[in-house]
Amino acid sequence: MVADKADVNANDQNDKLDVLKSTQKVVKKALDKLGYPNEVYDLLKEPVRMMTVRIPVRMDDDSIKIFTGFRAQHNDAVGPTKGGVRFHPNVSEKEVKALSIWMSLKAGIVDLPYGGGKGGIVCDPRDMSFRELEGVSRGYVRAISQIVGPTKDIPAPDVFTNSQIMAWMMDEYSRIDEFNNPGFITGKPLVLGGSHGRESATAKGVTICIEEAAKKKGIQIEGARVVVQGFGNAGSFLAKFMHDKGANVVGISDAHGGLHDPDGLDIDYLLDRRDSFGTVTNLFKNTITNQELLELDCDILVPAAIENQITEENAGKIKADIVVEAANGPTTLEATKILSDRGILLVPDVLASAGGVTVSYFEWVQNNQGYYWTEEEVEEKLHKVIVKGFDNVFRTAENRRVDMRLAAYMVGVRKMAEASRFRGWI
Ligand SMILES: NC(=O)C1=CN([C@@H]2O[C@H](COP(=O)(O)OP(=O)(O)OC[C@H]3O[C@@H](n4cnc5c(N)ncnc54)[C@H](O)[C@@H]3O)[C@@H](O)[C@H]2O)C=CC1
Ligand SMILES: O=C(O)CCC(=O)C(=O)O
Repeated sequence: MVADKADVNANDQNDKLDVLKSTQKVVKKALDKLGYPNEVYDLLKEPVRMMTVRIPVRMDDDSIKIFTGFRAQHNDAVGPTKGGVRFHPNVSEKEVKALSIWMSLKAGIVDLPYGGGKGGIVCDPRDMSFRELEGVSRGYVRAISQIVGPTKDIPAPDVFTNSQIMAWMMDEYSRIDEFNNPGFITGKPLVLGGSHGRESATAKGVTICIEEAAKKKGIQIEGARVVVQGFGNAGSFLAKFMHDKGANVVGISDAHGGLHDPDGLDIDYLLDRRDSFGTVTNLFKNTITNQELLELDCDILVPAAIENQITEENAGKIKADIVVEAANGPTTLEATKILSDRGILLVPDVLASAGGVTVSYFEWVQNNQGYYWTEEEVEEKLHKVIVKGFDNVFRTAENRRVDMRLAAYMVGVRKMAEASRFRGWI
């Protein structure tokens, strides 16, 4: 039977948006460039462990709803796996697997003693009460408790999860373990052993990457025009940091749309009005679409929301000189090539968003030693780690004549490949 041309095109399009397939492609390229044999790719192309769980929760109307959750542990040769938990209606097994591989790469780039893990629950927290969210959070921990723990796999926040959810999860794990165990999870409230600086760490890391990229491009942050897609944990703190450094934040957005003002938006006002899910544009009339936002005239563009936002359809229309990926997976491989060929400096997700896991690591270290650092100490350590990661990736891109994403994968994959080899796995 001959496949219909329309079907072939649709499959081709689906493949391009398949974050797991795209990630595997670049992991393979990176390993080939580094001269590793195929067995290494065979090990690293999928998580070593993937758990699917069903979580029954009694809802406020007294019905029982069964939620589906996942936890992927990509590679634990270097150390315990680590990575956030996402609550979102579009969570899928493939997405969680890809996210766990990205976590391994982040840990490699910023040289943390971890492999990558990631979790997700298919749900929409925007439509759930506090009590229902607590039920899902505690149920998830009970369901995955056998494979997680402070020396096995350490969860953290991600899209639509926050320090309150981390607190419930930590409490549930501590009950199962029968002792207070703050090192089970990071991103906790300060009073439960959280670290100073974790809440804003992802945006701090992105800010440091923007500063380093701007130096390479000869752009002054003061007066630079910045556009940020997403106004949640990563995007809103970033907009604030850029605004405080004298940049002109000319566009921001959330899931409902975007706001644009060529003279600069009032970021403090928007921060004050946004809700806990990073929504603010619903309060305004003259909004633009997220696609229009990405194509705005600006110097620095920061996708800080979801995957597959910059594709081959719009990459040619991006006007920024620098694109820094605060979100995981916002740019497809085809778009990466278009941006790189156009001379746009792309700082890839696995480097740009590594500030969050870095401060999560600091939180875990502080929990393990029972001695807590000041905000200044955290910031200073984070700055050193991210600058070093940026330099390594930038130098690799230049020396090996590859784009920044491939360079980041080459830097990120090496440690887990070596650790897996020393352990005699491959
Ligand atoms: N929170 C963290 O520590 C880290 C987050 N990231 C990544 O940063 C990105 C954002 O995460 P957070 O800020 O934590 O999430 P969040 O839940 O705090 O905020 C998400 C933001 O994205 C917006 N959004 C959701 N769907 C959208 C859509 N279809 N179009 C446009 N905007 C949409 C929401 O309205 C909200 O403003 C994600 O890709 C996440 O994986 C990466 C590293 C660490
Ligand atoms: O803080 C962490 O451990 C993980 C953060 C995370 O999920 C991410 O970087 O995507």
